Amino acid sequence: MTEVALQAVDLVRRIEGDVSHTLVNGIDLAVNKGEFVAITGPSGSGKSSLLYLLGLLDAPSEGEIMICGQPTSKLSESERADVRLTKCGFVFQFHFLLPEFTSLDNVLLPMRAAGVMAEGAMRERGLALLGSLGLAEHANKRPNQLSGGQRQRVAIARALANRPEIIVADEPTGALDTKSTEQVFSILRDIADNGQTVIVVTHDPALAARADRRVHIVDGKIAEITERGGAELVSPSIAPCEISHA
Ligand SMILES: Nc1ncnc2c1ncn2[C@@H]1O[C@H](COP(=O)(O)OP(=O)(O)OP(=O)(O)O)[C@@H](O)[C@H]1O
Repeated sequence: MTEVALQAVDLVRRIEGDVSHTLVNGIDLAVNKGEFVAITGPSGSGKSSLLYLLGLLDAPSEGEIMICGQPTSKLSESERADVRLTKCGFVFQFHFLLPEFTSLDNVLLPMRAAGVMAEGAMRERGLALLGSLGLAEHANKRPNQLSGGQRQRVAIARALANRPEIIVADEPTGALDTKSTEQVFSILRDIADNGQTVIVVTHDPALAARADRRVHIVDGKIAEITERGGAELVSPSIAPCEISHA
């Protein structure tokens, strides 16, 4: 049975000021467990704003986001932070690794924050994650001793640390060379193929083409949803999966 990992219902994000601005304007989207979704669209169309809502980094003005069936709109800030820490992993264009920490210590940070594993088990998992991303020999190096692609892979290992249901990535290959871009593509594809859910904002058509679905945003709304292989879905706002309200 298909399981929904994340569901957005009529999401709106408005910025109020002298002039009010609607960044996200009524988005409905359900993303299945293990699905790889690419969010595309012109610059300024609201892709990052949508992604931040989906990853609970920002709160919607209207609408609901359910993570693994759990509604999030009425959670307190600390409850939201807890869901973020345990259910979501983040990768950005810039790696945001702590410069004074080694790769391993950076990967251990989310596990330490969650506080559910013993030190030895955390280190074992951190080393295994780094090893799985081809970074075994770089575990004790600091970010300034690594290439851009290696730093981004450490950031991906950190995002995976707490076995999150959903990986949210904003232009993860935007600052990388072709070879590192290819590695990061493959890693994200593998993550989804192994059952975690991946949602990526990208301007890169090659990355979007490797996603299971491409959600094209224009003016804060879904303009088109395309399945891998090119078939455009009939309705832009309905995902082919069951909706869970558990
Ligand atoms: N906090 C804010 N206050 C006012 N306007 C904002 C704010 N955040 C974003 N915007 C505006 O909202 C629109 C959508 O921004 P967003 O970053 O989501 O677009 P994007 O599609 O990710 O763009 P890009 O591809 O260039 O990164 C843009 O016009 C942006 O300038």
